[in-house]
Amino acid sequence: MYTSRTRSTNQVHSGMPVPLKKFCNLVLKGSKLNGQTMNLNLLRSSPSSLYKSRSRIEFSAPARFLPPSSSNQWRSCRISCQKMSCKSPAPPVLQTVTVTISYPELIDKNADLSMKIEEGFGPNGLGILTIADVPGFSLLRQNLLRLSPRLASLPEEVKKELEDPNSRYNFGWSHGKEKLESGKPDMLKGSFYANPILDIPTTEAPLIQRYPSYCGPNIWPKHALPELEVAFKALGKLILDVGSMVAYHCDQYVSRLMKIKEDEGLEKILLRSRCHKGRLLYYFPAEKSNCSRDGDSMSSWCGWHTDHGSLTGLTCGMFMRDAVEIPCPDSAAGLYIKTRTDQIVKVVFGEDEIAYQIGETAEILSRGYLCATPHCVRAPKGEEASGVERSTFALFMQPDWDEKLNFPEEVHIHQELIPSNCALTFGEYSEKLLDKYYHLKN
Ligand SMILES: O=C(O)CCC(=O)C(=O)O
Ligand SMILES: [Fe+2]
Repeated sequence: MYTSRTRSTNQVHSGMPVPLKKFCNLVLKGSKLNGQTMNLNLLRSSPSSLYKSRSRIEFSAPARFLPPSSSNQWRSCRISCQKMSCKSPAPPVLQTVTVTISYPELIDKNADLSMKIEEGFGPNGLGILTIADVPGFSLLRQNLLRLSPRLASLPEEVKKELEDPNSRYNFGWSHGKEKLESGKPDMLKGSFYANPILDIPTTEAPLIQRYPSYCGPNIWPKHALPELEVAFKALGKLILDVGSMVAYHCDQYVSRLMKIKEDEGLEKILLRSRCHKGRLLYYFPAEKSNCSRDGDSMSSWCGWHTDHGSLTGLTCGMFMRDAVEIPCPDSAAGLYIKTRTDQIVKVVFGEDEIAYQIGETAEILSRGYLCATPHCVRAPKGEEASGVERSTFALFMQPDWDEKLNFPEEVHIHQELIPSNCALTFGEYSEKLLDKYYHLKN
């Protein structure tokens, strides 16, 4: 499917025009469905115009949930200025330590983690939080990420066998199918998509035809790289299990601020979904480094976007040269997010932590109490960056194609597509985005 992101983007999906508008001084917002980027017109010209609910929430939330003083303190003590190495004029960038919850705290259903969920995902939050000390995670991350350069260097004819144009490359191998903002194919990274939970989400032919990007079967390199399937499923399942517990605490936080009907919380929606999609990413080595890459230099490896699903689990990227792990030679390279106060922040988290970000669907369903996170990836620069590659894994946790999404009276994401107070399934909602932005309906 398309894992969505509303992208600002220096990328668009194959063949699509790229409406570029400035998001404040830098960010164009894009949308990504199942990890594939799609260009949308959704832009935050000002935080209050599009995201009306954010300011409304700030005023309507009970005092104990108003973070400003604590959040501001939190920000000022944890965010420090970082000098960027690029010579071209770059916006000020902050480096921060993300909000972290330890695994024992997370699995305690009686623990009150509302403040941390709010600091991470709320209207004044950073947009990301991490879970530390997850048993077994570090090894599963290493096992999978180390396979990424091996997959990317398989012979072209083998990778071709792993492609699935019918799903718009949302299963199996995808390289050069999305476009950069210049209109050129995005050759900077290759992706491998699969549903880590269900190899065959359904056998109903009409459904497979209607939602090929969700309902199709997985495509594994059974002969060329048999370890991939095992490693991908193991990591994907773990990130889903931990993410479900994050979703439980998100529900606890949101339910203090608005009524959530039985069975309509994020946790239950995600637990019954057949639509989760994992994406193993391989960023090809940066070329001799300069600042003249496609798009702005901040998003030189992956354009600005918000993910389209509900909750995205992310591993810390692994940098390698010739498939051997190395420390990244450019500390400015990696994941960036744009905060609610329009600051661009370099996200730093440990190899042994799982990061979670909010996607658009969670923002819509929680009426903005959970806020989607604009993010991008910056390539390393400088002489030493030559030959440096990056691998990472994202799990897009999304509602089932059949899941009814009750949209609020006032929709602030994709509002041009969503009639107010309507009830669409996630599959229908995704289709609307595809129809509008890809013009591919036949
Ligand atoms: O490479 C990363 O760290 C993030 C990738 C990402 O944002 C995505 O696939 O949607
Ligand atoms: Fe993303």
